[in-house]
Amino acid sequence: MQYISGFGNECASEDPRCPSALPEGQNNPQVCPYNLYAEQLSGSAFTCPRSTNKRSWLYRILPSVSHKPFESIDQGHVTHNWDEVDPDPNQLRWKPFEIPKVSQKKMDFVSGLHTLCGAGDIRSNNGLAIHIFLCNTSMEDSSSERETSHLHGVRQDACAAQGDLRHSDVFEETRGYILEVYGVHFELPDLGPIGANGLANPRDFLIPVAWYEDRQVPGGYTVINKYQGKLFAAKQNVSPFNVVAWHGNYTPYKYNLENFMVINAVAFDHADPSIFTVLTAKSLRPGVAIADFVIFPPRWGVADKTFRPPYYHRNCMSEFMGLIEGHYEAKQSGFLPGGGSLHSAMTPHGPDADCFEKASKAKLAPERTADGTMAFMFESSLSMAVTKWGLKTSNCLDENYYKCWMPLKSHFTSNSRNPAGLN
Ligand SMILES: O=C(O)Cc1cc(O)ccc1O
Ligand SMILES: [Fe+2]
Repeated sequence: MQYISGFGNECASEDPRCPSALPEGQNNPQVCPYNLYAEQLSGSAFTCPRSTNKRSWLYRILPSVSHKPFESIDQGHVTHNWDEVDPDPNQLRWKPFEIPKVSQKKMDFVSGLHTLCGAGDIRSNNGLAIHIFLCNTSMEDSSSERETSHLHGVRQDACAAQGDLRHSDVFEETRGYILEVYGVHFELPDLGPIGANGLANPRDFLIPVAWYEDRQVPGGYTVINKYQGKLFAAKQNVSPFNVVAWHGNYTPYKYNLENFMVINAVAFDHADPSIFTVLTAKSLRPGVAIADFVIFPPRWGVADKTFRPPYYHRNCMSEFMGLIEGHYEAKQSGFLPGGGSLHSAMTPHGPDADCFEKASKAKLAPERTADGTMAFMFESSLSMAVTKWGLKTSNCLDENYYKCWMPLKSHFTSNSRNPAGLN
């Protein structure tokens, strides 16, 4: 599999089986090279400023419109109804979401989608949804695979599928987290005084090159479409992966989280987790995100005279956290790979009692934090609601989560400011 490197670039790609498939000097020749159809895919309004304008030109064997009508299909556990259950202001945590055994229930990428929480309105393009996918079988002749090319993601790859592209299949037993933002695109965060380099570097984002198949599908190829939050399917006679060449800046991409250049406090105090932002989907309010994608990668902890784990806090933003592997620094147990937690707007949270006791007494030598761990957070300015699947059907809600803070005890010494003799 081949990729072009760079974030948000204007790229051009041709399947090597059809050299010079891209028209020269224009987008719409009367007849395209190789008799292909030209199709523009617009990811922004035509009139968006150049810096935010996104579109690609696809040169394909048949245009996307060559399909029979879409019909509604079983919605499974996909929803965008944020009123399924009453609001719950508690700290929520989920045990690892279980992937069903293929012998019990076949689940592909679409039937394996489970909406966990979200907020906002899909029709007005303002909001987000967090889905968990749990699958044990591939989609075969139905797509969601990548329409223009192969994008191959493994364990620590964050993959971005643009909403309007036919996208990704999943093979074998797979579990993952999906952050869907309505109506906005992810950007690299501004770096301010950090300078021109650091955090997620643009060249580590990889865009798959053009690849096509010219394949008739006897029984019809099923294209599944998530439209206004609901699932629909349509049949077509040919594989939709028939884009021979494309150019533009509206593409899928992937990013290996291990490439993140971590910045952290090297003198004292605990910096806010915004220093770990990989990508941000901005709202119209300056500095306020529909969703930030933040990671907590392995790094050195060196801060002097500091309580090094995350501080206790209440946040007007909502924090969904997941764990890809390892142990999260604020909770050595209970928060497990493949599980999740939600601390929605203003829900108090922080290190569990065990972590507080240990970190308050720890000798502050330089220490590796989170080796072998990759935790992440989807942080949103919207107050997220949980679905019925999340609260009940999944059977993964950890009813005992609150107990991790119950042993916290008062250490208040009203008659002595510094009993431990610390500076
Ligand atoms: O709640 C969490 O664990 C995420 C988090 C981590 C951190 O280092 C500071 C603030 C914060 O919300
Ligand atoms: Fe937090």
